[in-house]
Amino acid sequence: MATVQAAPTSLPTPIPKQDSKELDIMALTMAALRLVNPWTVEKKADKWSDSYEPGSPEAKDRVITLDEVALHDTPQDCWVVIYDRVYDITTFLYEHPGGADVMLEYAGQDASTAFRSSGHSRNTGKTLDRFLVGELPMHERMYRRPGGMRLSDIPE
Ligand code: HEM
Repeated sequence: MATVQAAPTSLPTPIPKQDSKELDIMALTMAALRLVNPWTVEKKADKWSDSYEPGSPEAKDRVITLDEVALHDTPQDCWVVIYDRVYDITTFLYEHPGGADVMLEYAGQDASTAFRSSGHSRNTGKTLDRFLVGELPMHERMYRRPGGMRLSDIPE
């Protein structure tokens, strides 16, 4: 004999249908938010500045923080700071007459004192020019700022 099942007492509430006008407004709002999203803006700026060729005139005007330098600390991507200037020495590592290891020790860090105390000639600074990618912001500089440390203050 067939049994008659009682109808459920509460039916699931149907999802309200959004009219297309409401959807349009939502899409427009999302597009506008994407435009002003600070993350998107920063990413674009990074990509743009990373495309600078080391040693190019544009690279010379770029301001780079110590935090950003610290991100480039591997043999495949090696930046160092020397006298407040930032150098990408990745391509020079294995050409360095003093060896790659001594430079890698300072990857992502300030190498001014190591550079100074290893008896580099004055011309070495010129050789470094082609690896220049920027310089530190004024508040992070040690040497090239008003009242900063003079090279003659650094012990040999
Ligand atoms: C990260 C820091 C350093 C950088 C960026 C650096 C960069 C340079 C550059 C650009 C040259 C000149 C190459 C040329 O003009 O042909 C050079 C040469 C040389 N470097 Fe370094 N160097 C660093 C650290 C050191 C250290 C720590 C030592 C030794 C312990 C060292 C030993 C030498 C020697 C022996 C030469 C050849 C002589 C000379 O050109 O002055 N370097 N280095």
